[in-house]
Amino acid sequence: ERCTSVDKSHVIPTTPLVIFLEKVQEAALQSYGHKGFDPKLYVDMSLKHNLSLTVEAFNKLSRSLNGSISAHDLDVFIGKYLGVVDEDLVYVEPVDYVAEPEGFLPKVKNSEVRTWALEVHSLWKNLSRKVSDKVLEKPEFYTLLPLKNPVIIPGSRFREVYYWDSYWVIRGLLASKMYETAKGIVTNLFSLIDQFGYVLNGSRAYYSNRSQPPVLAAMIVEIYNRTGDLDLVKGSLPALLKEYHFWNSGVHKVTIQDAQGSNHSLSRYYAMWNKPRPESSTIDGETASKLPNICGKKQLYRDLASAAESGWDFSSRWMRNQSDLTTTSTTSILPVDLNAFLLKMELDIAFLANLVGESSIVAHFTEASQNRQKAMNCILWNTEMGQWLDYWLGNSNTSEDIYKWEDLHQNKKSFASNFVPLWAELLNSDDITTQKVVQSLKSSGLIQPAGIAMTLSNTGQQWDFPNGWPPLQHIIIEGLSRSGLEEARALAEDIAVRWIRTNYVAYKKTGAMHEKYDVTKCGAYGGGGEYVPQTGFGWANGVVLALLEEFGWPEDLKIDCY
Ligand SMILES: OC[C@H]1O[C@H](O[C@H]2O[C@H](CO)[C@@H](O)[C@H](O)[C@H]2O)[C@H](O)[C@@H](O)[C@@H]1O
Repeated sequence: ERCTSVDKSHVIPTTPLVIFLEKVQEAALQSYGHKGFDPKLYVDMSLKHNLSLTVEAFNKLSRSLNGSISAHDLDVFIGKYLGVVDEDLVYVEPVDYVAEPEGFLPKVKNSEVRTWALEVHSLWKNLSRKVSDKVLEKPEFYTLLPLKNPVIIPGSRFREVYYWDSYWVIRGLLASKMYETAKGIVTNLFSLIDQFGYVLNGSRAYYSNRSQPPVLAAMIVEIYNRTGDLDLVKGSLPALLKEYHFWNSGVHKVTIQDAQGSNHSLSRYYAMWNKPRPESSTIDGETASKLPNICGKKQLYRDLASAAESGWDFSSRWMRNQSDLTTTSTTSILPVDLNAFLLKMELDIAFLANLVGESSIVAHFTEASQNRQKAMNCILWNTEMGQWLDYWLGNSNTSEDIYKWEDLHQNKKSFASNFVPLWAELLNSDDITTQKVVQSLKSSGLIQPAGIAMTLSNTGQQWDFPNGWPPLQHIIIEGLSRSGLEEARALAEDIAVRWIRTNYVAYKKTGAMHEKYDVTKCGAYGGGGEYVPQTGFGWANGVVLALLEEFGWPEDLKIDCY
């Protein structure tokens, strides 16, 4: 069957090792069954012998009539030929960790909260890793990518560095005064840009077909604000310029004509992949089996991987029919958050370039930010709702691939992402619009007893109601509090208190920090999606520490749920 050219092109091939481990993953599902099965475990395994010998041994395993290998035979094969996970990334004590850093969270006066914050701070030690020498010696035996400096992992099944998670990890490290660790993390990300042209979703070979929300420039700004390190700033610019190009060219770039006939450029998520995600290959295969033809399947695989690129995997936000994952159409959407992140990137690059006297870069990025601001206001802003809205791309009706704006194509549903432009300081000095956005957030239904819900649809997907995720809490809280409006700052503080409380109570109940929380109940962690809830957890820790640093906690404020 012939698919459109775009289905076939824009694919970055994966490695032979990943392809083989996907076969092991498939065999493991057949042999061990669905119960407790995590497909990612298999693509994180390493080789003990070279690949051809291993493949030969795997192909010789005896199979039953339906092609399955007995659980015993597979156990023996894995034990003999494959390395267990965690051998590739080994524990390392962070060089700048001290049990109680000087000047730690000065505004936290309540002793119970202070004790807990110090425990959260101590979790950096649990999550600190470095790439083992074995990976450096034989990279072809591992799916983990070599990185020079120590890393902080999110935790549990996420045994590698993640791109956008790293921003909130760094915010927490800065509150913990761990500047060297923070700098090491961004230097690692530069090396990925050097090699691939963009920061990968995560530091595994199977993540090389996509990125994640672009927040590297924001990391550099935060580190610079604390350390004044101009060498870091200077060294970051070539990487940031390369990353900027990635997001604003080729398949990521979309031209759209507004109602007045002016053309604008905005960006979308677009994974360079049209097969099942290797880390969830068996699951994607099952999802796509509901579709009748190969072209539809390829498009769905791309759209699922693109949802992973957005960081929102998965959500009704990307679906044409919210109860049907096969209708995920991420690449047909101009997302508010991606464009707000890119606007922030433009402003951040201009700020950084100014610090090191690169005036032509300053001029270029200041102009780019003005253009994007204009584009976002023409295409994504909705005055009646007081929100920016995701935009559904219809068919481009000109030969130059230019889409024509139509009011009906704005997605009128309220998502937490609709408020990300607050963080990009899009509203700087415009109090009337800020007020409108604050009212809109207040009446959106997204603010719940324990934080902000991602959407209002309860679909069972993990980026839907009733889940609230740490990055979006922080982005919206910080956006509100930096807007300069008294009412917005008060709302920011109110949400921060709810979020800190729920993290604290869940920690006391379960002994762990969680990747996501159920925002309808104070003290409850989140669920849904394709894997069991994870603990650890890099960005949850970072957000709590950053919020406690900003807002503090008075002596007499109760930390328990009401
Ligand atoms: O294995 C399934 C998916 O897992 C990751 O996504 C989730 O965890 C990440 C790490 O905390 C986080 O960045 C992301 O927002 C979460 O949805 C991974 O990033 C996906 O690519 C992967 O398919």
